[in-house]
Formats: sequence, structure tokens, C-alpha cells
Amino acid sequence: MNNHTDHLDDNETENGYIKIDRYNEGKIASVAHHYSDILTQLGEDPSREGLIKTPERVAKALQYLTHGYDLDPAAILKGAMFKEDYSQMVVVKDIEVFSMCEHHMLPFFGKAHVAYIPNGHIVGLSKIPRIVDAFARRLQVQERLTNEIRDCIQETLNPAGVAVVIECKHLCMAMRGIQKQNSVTTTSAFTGEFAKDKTRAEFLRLITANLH
Ligand SMILES: Nc1nc2c(ncn2[C@@H]2O[C@H](COP(=O)(O)OP(=O)(O)OP(=O)(O)O)[C@@H](O)[C@H]2O)c(=O)[nH]1
Ligand SMILES: [Zn+2]
Repeated sequence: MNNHTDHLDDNETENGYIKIDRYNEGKIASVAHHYSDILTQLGEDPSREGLIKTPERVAKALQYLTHGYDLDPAAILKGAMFKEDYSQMVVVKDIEVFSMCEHHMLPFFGKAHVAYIPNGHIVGLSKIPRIVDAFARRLQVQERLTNEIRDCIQETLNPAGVAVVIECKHLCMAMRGIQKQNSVTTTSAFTGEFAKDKTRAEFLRLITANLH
């Protein structure tokens, strides 16, 4: 666990999960207070009807969008590891990603494709998207998000290899700045068997194939 758990009361974490509908009221009030000032700085009137609850809504939204700090991805994986004699590639593709760039605090979003080759243990399938979310719901850069997912699976499950490819659009490049609406950034990270051209090519074929 990292040291951001003061978002929450003790006992709210179990196997890396939190109840994200429970907010730390003190922190929400403090963030909301700052957002009221920000609205004023932007030339708005925070007391007008449509904006009265906006600072609180923004504070809650931000807490949700960063709730990954309160999750322990390794604990999530460990919660559903099963001994199994299966040593072929397991691929979970097209996992929706929503994250926020740490430079502008604007969203980046797209898809993650994750594979591993078991080495005695498999993991509950849903845990792969769960750890993608646990790392994505933080302030991120796409490269670190990619590496963190890879490292968590490698270190926790000790598979024969891990592969992660993420494709995202960054709103900081679309609605401001360079204003490129259609550019997509692809990042990748591999360990073990995926260093071999043949294994990596098989993974890339599987994530681009339209099998279903
Ligand atoms: N490598 C990487 N860069 C990112 C990511 N998200 C945003 N950025 C970039 O972070 C950089 C910050 O650059 P700066 O020059 O400090 O900020 P800026 O003046 O707002 O830059 P512009 O976006 O070019 O207007 C920009 O080039 C963004 O495109 C990411 O996930 N990975
Ligand atoms: Zn950005």
C-alpha cells in the first residue's frame, strides 16, 4: 500500500478493494473550498444556482478519478491466484482505460491489452482489468502506467512472461495545446518470453485479430 490511504477510514480496504462510494468528508470539503475559489478566479459566480454544488461535485469526481491510490494492485492479484497446469499465453484485450495525465490533469483514455504466460499459477481473469484500473485511476503518464501493470503482474504472479500494450488518446493533445484530435499514443512493455520475437508476434497477432 502507498501512503495515500488517508483518503479513507481504516478497515475500508480488504484485498486491495475499497468502497469508493464512501468519501472522506473532511477532504471533500477542503478540495471543494479550493474549487469555489477557482471558479471565482475563472470569472464565475460560485453562488449562482447551477454552480452551488459544483465544487463538491468536482471534489467527489476527483476523488473517484484518483481512487487508485487507495488500492493495492498486488493484493488484488493475490486474492485470486490459482495453481493450474496451463502454460499457454492468456490474453485479455480491449480493456477500457480511463486515466488522467499528471501534467494537465486532463483525461487520457483508450484500451489496454494484457497477456501473461502462466508458470504454475493462473489469476482470476477479472483481476487483470482490476489492476489496470487500480493504476489508471491515478495521475499518470502512459509509459509509467504501462510499466506498472507489467511489473505488478511479473512480481506477483511470477509468470514466464508478461506483455502490456496500451493505446490512448490524450485530451491535453486534442482540446488544447497541439490540438490533434485523432492521434493515438501506443506504449508497450514486455518481460520474459515476450522478449522473443515469435512470442511477441503471437501476442500482437492475437490483440489485432478479430476473433469474436
Ligand atoms: N510522455 C508522455 N507525455 C505526456 C503524457 N501526457 C501528457 N504528456 C505531455 O507532457 C508534456 C508537458 O510538456 P510541457 O511543455 O511542460 O507542457 P505544455 O506547455 O502544456 O505542452 P503542450 O501540450 O505542448 O502545450 C506535453 O508534451 C504533453 O503532451 C504521457 O502520458 N506521456
Ligand atoms: Zn497532459
